[in-house]
Amino acid sequence: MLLGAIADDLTGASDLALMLSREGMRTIQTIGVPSGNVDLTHIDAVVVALKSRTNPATEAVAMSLEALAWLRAAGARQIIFKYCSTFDSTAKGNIGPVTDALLAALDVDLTIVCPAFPANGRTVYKGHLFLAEKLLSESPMRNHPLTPMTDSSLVRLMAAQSSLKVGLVGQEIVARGAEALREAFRAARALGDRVLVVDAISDQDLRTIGEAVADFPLITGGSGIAIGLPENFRRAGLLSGNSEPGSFTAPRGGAAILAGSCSEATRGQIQAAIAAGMPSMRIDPIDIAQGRVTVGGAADWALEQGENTPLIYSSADPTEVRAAQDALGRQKAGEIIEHFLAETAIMLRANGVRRIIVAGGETSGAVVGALAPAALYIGPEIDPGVPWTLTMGEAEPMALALKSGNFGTADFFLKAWELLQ
Ligand SMILES: Nc1ncnc2c1ncn2[C@@H]1O[C@H](COP(=O)(O)OP(=O)(O)O)[C@@H](O)[C@H]1O
Ligand SMILES: O=C(O)[C@@H](O)C(=O)COP(=O)(O)O
Repeated sequence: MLLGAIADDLTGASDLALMLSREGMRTIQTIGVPSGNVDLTHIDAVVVALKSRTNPATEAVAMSLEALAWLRAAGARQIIFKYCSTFDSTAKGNIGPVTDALLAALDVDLTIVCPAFPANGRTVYKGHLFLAEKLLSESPMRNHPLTPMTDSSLVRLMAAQSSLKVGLVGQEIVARGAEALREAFRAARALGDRVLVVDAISDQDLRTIGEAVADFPLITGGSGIAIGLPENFRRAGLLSGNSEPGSFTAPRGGAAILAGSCSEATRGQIQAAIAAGMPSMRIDPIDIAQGRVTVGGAADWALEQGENTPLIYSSADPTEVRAAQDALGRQKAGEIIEHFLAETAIMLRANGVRRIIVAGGETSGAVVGALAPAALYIGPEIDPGVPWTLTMGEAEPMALALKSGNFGTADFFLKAWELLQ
C-alpha cells in the first residue's frame, strides 16, 4: 500500500478512489475504519470513507486520527485528507481542526489546501473557489441543507477554522512549474505559513501541484488534487506502469434509486428521470415524522414496479427544505430522511434488490452505513467523480453508485445502468 486517504463522506471517497484508479493505482474504499482484516494484496491505495463532514470538530478529529492510525499501520507512505470540492463545512467547520490534528499527528510543518476539480467545474483562483463561472458563495451551494457556503475565500474559510497560519500560492506560480512551486513552499515556510491554499484552474495545474508535493506526508483537497500523485510513485519505481482497473461483473437482481440530495444537479436528474417515465415516489420529512409514510410502504411500492427502476426521493427546493427545517430542525429533518432511505435500502436488499444508486453524500453515508459492507471495489466511471462500485466481503455483493449531489449529467439516473452487464 502506497497511498492512504481519509475522506469526510462516502460519495467523496468514491470520487477520490475513482481518480486514483483512473490514474493507475489499484484502489479500494473502506466503509469507516476497518475493524477486521482487509486483504491489501495488490492494493496501491486505500480510501477510508468516514461520515464526518457535518460532525462537531472533536468527533471529526477523533474519527480522522483513528483512520490515520489504521492507514499508517497498513503502510501508507502519504496521506490525503479529502473534503468536498465545494469545501462543504458547517459554521463550526471541521476541515481546519482535522487538518491541524493530522499535521500534528504526522509531525509535519506544512500542507496544502486545494479543492479544485476542473472536470466538474471547480477551480481555485486568487484563493477563491468557483463553481463553473460563479463564485462558491453565489452558486446553489449557498442553499445547501446542511452546509450552506456563503464565503468563497478559501484563505478566510481556512483561517477561521484552523489554528495555524494560512497562506496563498497563486496560479501564476503554479503555471511556472513544480520547481517554482517548491520554491514558493520554501518561502512560505520561512514566513511561518503552515497551511497553503494553492490555486488551480486546470488538470495541468493539479499535475504540477501533485509533482511538487511528492514529499509532503499530508495533502488536503478534493479528488482533483490526487490526479498527479500516482505519477510520483511511478517515477520512484513503486507503481507498475500498467495497473489497469480490474474487471467488474455486476450482480443480478432488482434496481432502485434513492435520492436524499437537494442539490441542483440531483433535482435536475430527478426531473429528467420522471419526464422519461421512471416511476417515482416523493417522500417528505414532515410526513415521515407524522407517520403518514412508512419504510414498509415505500419499499413495497418500489418492489411493485417490477422491471421499471423505481426512484424514491426527498429532494426538494430551498424553500421547501427551509419549511421542513423550520418545523423539525435542520439536523433532525436531515436525519429523518437519511434514516428512512437507509431502512428502505435494507428492506430492498432483503427482497432481492442488488443494484442501487444513492444520490447525496450524507445520504450515501447513511445508506451504506446501514448496508454495512466492509469495503467497495471501484468499477467503471459513470460521470466524472462517480464510479459504479461493488460491495466486498459479502456472500451476495451489490452494485452501488454513490452520486455526489452536484455531480452527473441530467440523464444520470437513466444512463448509469447501461454500464452494468
Ligand atoms: N426535503 C428535505 N427537507 C430537509 N432536509 C432534506 C430533505 N431532503 C433531504 N434532506 C437532507 O439534506 C441533506 C442532503 O445532504 P447530502 O445527502 O449530502 O446531499 P448532497 O450530496 O447534495 O450534499 C441530507 O441530510 C438529507 O437527509
Ligand atoms: O468533492 C466533491 O465534490 C465530492 O467528492 C463530494 O465530496 C461530494 O459531496 P456531496 O455533494 O455531499 O455528495
